[in-house]
Amino acid sequence: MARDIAWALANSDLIHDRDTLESAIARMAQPIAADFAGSVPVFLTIMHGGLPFAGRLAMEIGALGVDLAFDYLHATRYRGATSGGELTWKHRPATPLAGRRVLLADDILDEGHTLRGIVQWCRDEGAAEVRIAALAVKKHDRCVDGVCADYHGVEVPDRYVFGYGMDFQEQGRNLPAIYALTDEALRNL
Ligand SMILES: O=P(O)(O)OC[C@H]1O[C@H](OP(=O)(O)OP(=O)(O)O)[C@H](O)[C@@H]1O
Ligand SMILES: Nc1nc2[nH]cnc2c(=O)[nH]1
Repeated sequence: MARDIAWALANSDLIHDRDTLESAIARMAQPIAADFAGSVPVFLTIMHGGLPFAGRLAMEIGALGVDLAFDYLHATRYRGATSGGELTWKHRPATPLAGRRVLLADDILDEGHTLRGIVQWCRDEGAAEVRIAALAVKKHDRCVDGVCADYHGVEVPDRYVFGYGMDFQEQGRNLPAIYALTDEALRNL
């Protein structure tokens, strides 16, 4: 059988439904709006996975009266695969970051290599402050030292997850929920 998104859904568990995720995003916006009140942070969406989350989060923050300067970047170390490799930059933001407060929006903090590389790059560009908003944080003890989400929505189990921005072999990013592949399906890929 083809290992397509229908196969992945048939071999996965629903972890967080749409209402849970969208309520979590609305909750996250509150401390973010409080922390950034009176400033206009550079709001960097981390493509591709961060796109649905970032759009929703930006609207929730806007509803609380905080303006955002939009830009985006694309750095990937999975490239459609289920385990990570070297971090590859595909697009860097055009907005000068020197002296700016930066808020990064990504779908998942897993082992932290991606966000560590991105945070370091923003600091090297002279950002005054770099904060991380991640929709999901994976529960394990393999995260690299010094990387944690300043704001996070939900926790996910230590399994391969997809939906709400996250892909299964570049499919399923627009599923409005988060699913986890069974460990057996992951072994059979
Ligand atoms: O914490 P880590 O173990 O480094 O993994 C987290 C990163 O992995 C995913 O990106 P991916 O490389 O799959 O790129 P994509 O968003 O384009 O799918 C996700 O969007 C995070 O950026
Ligand atoms: N789709 C997806 N991307 C990831 N990047 C890091 N961990 C994961 C994961 O579990 N699923």
